[in-house]
Amino acid sequence: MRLVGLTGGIASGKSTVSGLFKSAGVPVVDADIVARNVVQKGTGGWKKIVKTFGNDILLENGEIDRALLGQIVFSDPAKRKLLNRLLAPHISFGIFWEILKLWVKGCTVISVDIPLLFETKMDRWTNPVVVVWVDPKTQIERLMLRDGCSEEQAQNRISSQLALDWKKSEADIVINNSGLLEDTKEQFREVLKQVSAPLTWKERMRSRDGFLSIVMCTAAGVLLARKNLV
Ligand SMILES: CC(C)(COP(=O)(O)OP(=O)(O)OC[C@H]1O[C@@H](n2cnc3c(N)ncnc32)[C@H](O)[C@@H]1O)[C@@H](O)C(=O)NCCC(=O)NCCS
Ligand SMILES: Nc1ncnc2c1ncn2[C@@H]1O[C@H](COP(=O)(O)OP(=O)(O)OP(=O)(O)O)[C@@H](O)[C@H]1O
Repeated sequence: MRLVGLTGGIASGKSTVSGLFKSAGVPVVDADIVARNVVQKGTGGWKKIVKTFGNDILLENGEIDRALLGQIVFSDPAKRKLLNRLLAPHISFGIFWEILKLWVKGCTVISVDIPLLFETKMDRWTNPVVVVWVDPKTQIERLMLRDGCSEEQAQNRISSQLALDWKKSEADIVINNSGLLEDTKEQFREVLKQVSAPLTWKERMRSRDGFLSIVMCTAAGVLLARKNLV
């Protein structure tokens, strides 16, 4: 199995690129969706947030007020780190679970879209790492436009992540999403060729069918050895 790490900065275009992966038939595990699911009303993540941030963090229907929680954590690094610590085990498990489900189905190439891939050191488990890069001016403009936030709020969110230029320097593959969507699609075609290249020997062993072959060969070997001993 090949786990393609897809990351970048906030509003750099990860979801746009993960949409291209999906259209090309490559399944995507989206960490933002996992992070949303693990804080739904009544879950372990939800309970931890309510215990830490109080009932004021809830909407009338009992769900987390994401806008309010966002305002709090993106303007206070200590609270953001606390939230990260509370949710990290739930998010990691959720991502692992989604990957496992795709592995059981026999998927051999899976893209995992994780905004904080480097921050959480999950890049250790993915290869190649694709970084969606965008120039700083375009990033802030797109973020303000999409989320309807002020420049200060947008800057706070950007500053809460590792620098996008540093992520770019650590990438195996960079997609420059500063231009038109057509330019991004053009670059993506090359990326797709790279990530769809034949699996290495190790990747084949990690895929469901490779794993089952090892199990069956080992079982056959043990049975033969026992037969010879008798
Ligand atoms: C603070 C919350 C409630 C704000 O919710 P909101 O709906 O406004 O934003 P959303 O979840 O869609 O995230 C949008 C983007 O913000 C960035 N972001 C989210 N959480 C963080 C964080 N803890 N640190 C830095 N950037 C973050 C990511 O680039 C993400 O793609 C929410 O982001 C959250 O629960 N974050 C903590 C969980 C987390 O770490 N998520 C990232 C998955 S790896
Ligand atoms: N090449 C492009 N040209 C114009 N707009 C774009 C382009 N790529 C993305 N956008 C827009 O920029 C915004 C951010 O893109 P997207 O949501 O894909 O980023 P993201 O990295 O997934 O964000 P987040 O970190 O918040 O999840 C969206 O409104 C999207 O429609």
